[in-house]
Amino acid sequence: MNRENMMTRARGRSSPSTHTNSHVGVDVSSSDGHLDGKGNKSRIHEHAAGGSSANGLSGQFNKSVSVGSSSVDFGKPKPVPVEGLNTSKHLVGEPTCKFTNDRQLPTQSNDHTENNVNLQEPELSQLSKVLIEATSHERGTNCSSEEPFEICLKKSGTPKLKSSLIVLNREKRNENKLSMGGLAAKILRPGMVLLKNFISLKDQVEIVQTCQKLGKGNGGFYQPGYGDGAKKMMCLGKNWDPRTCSYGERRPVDGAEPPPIPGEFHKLVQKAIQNTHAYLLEEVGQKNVESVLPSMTPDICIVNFYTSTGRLGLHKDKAESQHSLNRGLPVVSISIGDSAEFFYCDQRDINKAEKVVLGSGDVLIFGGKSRHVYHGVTSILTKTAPHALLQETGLRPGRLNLTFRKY
Ligand SMILES: O=C(O)CCC(=O)C(=O)O
Ligand SMILES: [Fe+2]
Repeated sequence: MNRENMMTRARGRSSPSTHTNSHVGVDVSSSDGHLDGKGNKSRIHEHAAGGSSANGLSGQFNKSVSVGSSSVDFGKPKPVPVEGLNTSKHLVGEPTCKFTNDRQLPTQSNDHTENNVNLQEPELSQLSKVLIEATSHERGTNCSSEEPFEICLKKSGTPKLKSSLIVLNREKRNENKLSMGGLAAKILRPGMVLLKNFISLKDQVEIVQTCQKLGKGNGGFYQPGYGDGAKKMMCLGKNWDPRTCSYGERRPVDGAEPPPIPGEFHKLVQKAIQNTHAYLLEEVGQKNVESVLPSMTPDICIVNFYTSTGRLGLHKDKAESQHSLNRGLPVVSISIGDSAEFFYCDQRDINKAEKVVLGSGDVLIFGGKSRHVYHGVTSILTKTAPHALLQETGLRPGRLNLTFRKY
């Protein structure tokens, strides 16, 4: 295939059939926290469309490319120097969320009725006000008085040998695939690239184990103050406060300092960006890879664990520094466990959004022209996690997502 063809294919958008014709459903029974126009919090229930398909990527992968193994050596978390962080501006000067309502999700109903209500901001603000009453008793709830949340269920004494062999075999197959050019990358839109199956099973196991360990320690997983427990969160490097939509050195809920980002996570992020650059340069023929997708050394990682009912409303990630946002430094997102239906769009309108299914081991990178894209998770596809991962780690049903950014 000549380069021109490859570029055309790589840039090709999904077919019209991948656009969602979804409905909006909102009720008071769930899950994500939001701020209304006055900085008050509410929650919006987000239903997944019953008709959505779980077919994986909405289009074909355009090009496979050999980029080397993504295997890294996991060891103790290492502190990483933080450059240029100025959180005082956020902590003191900006007490309310800058992207008010950004995480409120106009999304889909799980029935097929035609009450298609495309909620826009005024309606959402009204709704938020109503919902504040319903949720105010939950605000500020955290896990400080509870048992730490563990993403792995206790193992029931399953013989280790069997699952280890499966992991090793899969690992070997992965390595073979990679050396044969089996890594699939797809440009979803300019500056947004999906690396399918990028994280080897061995590394997925180690990421889960690292998150399990960090998650039950100081600064570990907690229930972010709202909702029904469908999503747990912890931060690494810096704290992200969902109530103020800003970063800080400690989390207000219990004063805990987030653990540093482990060195092995850094290596994976670096490798993902390098491989994306190699793909853009060598396979797509884009010479100016740094301007399409700038390099990024993260100082923040937000780790979300979604249970089977977990959702994340359409929002933009825009609490990072102006410098970071203006330069289009990418967000690097790693998915592990059950797959998720992930939507992205230019306007906060689910009807105009495109969908991609993010599976275990996938890495999604969005920076450059896509840094300000709206995105969200409408549903978790249950029982889709790799069997060997579950056997090896005891990961709960659900999805682990790590998003890396540079403040
Ligand atoms: O779970 C995901 O895939 C997206 C997470 C996300 O958008 C965020 O943490 O800001
Ligand atoms: Fe996000």
